[in-house]
Amino acid sequence: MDNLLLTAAQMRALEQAAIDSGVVTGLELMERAGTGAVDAILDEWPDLAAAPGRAVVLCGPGNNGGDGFVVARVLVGRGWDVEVFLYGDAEKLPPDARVNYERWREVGEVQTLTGRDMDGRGYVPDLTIDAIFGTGLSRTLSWELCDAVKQYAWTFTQGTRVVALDIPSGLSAESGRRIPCADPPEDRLAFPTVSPAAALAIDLTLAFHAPKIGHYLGDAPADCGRLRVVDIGLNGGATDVETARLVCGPFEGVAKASGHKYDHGHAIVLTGGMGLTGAARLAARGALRIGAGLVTCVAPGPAMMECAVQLTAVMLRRCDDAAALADLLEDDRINALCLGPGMGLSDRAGDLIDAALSARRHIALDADALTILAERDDPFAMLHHDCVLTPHGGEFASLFPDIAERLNVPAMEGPAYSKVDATRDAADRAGCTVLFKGMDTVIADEKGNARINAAVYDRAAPWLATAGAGDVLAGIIAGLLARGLSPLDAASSAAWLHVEAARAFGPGLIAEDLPEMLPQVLAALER
Ligand SMILES: NC(=O)C1=CN([C@@H]2O[C@H](COP(=O)(O)OP(=O)(O)OC[C@H]3O[C@@H](n4cnc5c(N)ncnc54)[C@H](O)[C@@H]3O)[C@@H](O)[C@H]2O)[C@@H](O)CC1
Ligand SMILES: [K+]
Repeated sequence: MDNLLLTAAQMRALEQAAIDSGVVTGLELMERAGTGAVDAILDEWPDLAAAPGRAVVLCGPGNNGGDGFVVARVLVGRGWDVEVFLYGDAEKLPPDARVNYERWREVGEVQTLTGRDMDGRGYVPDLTIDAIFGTGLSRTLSWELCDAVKQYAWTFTQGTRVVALDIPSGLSAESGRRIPCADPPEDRLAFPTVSPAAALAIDLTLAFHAPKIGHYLGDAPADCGRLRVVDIGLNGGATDVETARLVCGPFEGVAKASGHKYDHGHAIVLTGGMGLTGAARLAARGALRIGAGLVTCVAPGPAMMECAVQLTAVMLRRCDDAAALADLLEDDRINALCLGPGMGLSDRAGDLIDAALSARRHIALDADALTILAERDDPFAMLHHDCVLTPHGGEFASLFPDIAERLNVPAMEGPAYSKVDATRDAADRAGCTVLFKGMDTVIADEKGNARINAAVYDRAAPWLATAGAGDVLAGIIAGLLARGLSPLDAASSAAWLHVEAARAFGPGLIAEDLPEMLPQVLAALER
């Protein structure tokens, strides 16, 4: 249950393949993009469809600008007043954009997009179209452009609808992050530069053919407004190399479970010491609610009573040290473990991790387990294909400092290094599945598969930022591992279910609520 996301290069290859096959020309695709965009805009805002208004179209030097010229012409055809501004040299427009520039010139003027020209319009447009850059943005933005767009935005976009064609100008279609603007000249140092993607306060982004990876990562969800896909009649999304998929539901068999409890595995969750068992108990509850047949909290002696008074359906076993854990794991019906939540950073915890990893079961490693690993000379020496690491940003940076650093450097040129790239590189190094948390959670395995579970746009779940939510996620992963899902499917499904549980509960959510919402989320999947 997932959708293919494209990189800019894959989108170009798809277009080129369609053009080369002779079924469509680039000009036809551009016409479909522009007319499709106008249809989507008027569908989005019926008041704009009811009475033609005034629009400003900001065009750039590539084919995204070409789409802008089509939109301008189509709007005029529908009775709108339209002003067009161009950033760049009309003589240097690529061929299809140039044709549409000429067609527009038969209808109206093209003004230069500079700060000075943006003053004194004398009216506020009903609609602003951002067609400056699409998937071809490839280097730092000039200060002049950023300044012109900022001045325009501050003066004219208050209270008007702003629509980005394909992707907000200034965002990388790969990383979803804002490409930096050049520094201002000496005499303008007091005026901060702002990315056009942010300055324009975009209400609606119209992605052509398919969403790009960058639409779901980094700054994009904040900068895109709403995201809609405009069909331009290209068939399918097949590409030679799959880069990432969007998780749109849990994977095969998560909702439907039948058979004996022992058919659904036995997950164990290791607790911390006395006073530190809450996180593990939350994880255990998540594992049980997602359908592991049996779930046992495994606690050291002093923490037994604390766990006993809190647990009912979740079972409890005493385990004081690594030797005891190794004994426990002689039972091969125990097929999944959750390690880390509330576990502490003691030597004992480190020994337990080693015992668990040596036993070669499916293991979700979270929180303290990740911190312990990160402090080792070779954090990944004992990891294997059946492990899932669930770092948040800080834990990721401790485990993979060089990858995190590369991710944090803003892209100055070429395709940006994205969170998908970073997670895939991390999974390759760790030799197992890595779930890199965030609103744009990325899950990758050591074979190079990558998925994004995005809690953004109409799946936003801000309440999920609550203490203990991550512990429940680790538990859900362990529960799905116990049920026999692959590490990649277990982590992806858990991330999706976790967000759905939060959305089903809504404001006021605390971590305890997450496992209790799972039955409702699962029941909805059966319908
Ligand atoms: N190729 C096609 O047939 C179609 C393309 N489409 C549109 O075309 C877009 C991609 O077109 P392009 O590949 O021409 O890319 P863009 O339109 O995004 O821009 C590329 C141009 O901008 C320049 N550029 C890149 N970064 C710059 C910077 N920082 N400062 C100044 N100039 C910079 C490049 O040198 C190039 O001239 C898509 O996003 C989509 O909107 C759609 O019309 C559908 C059909
Ligand atoms: K754009």
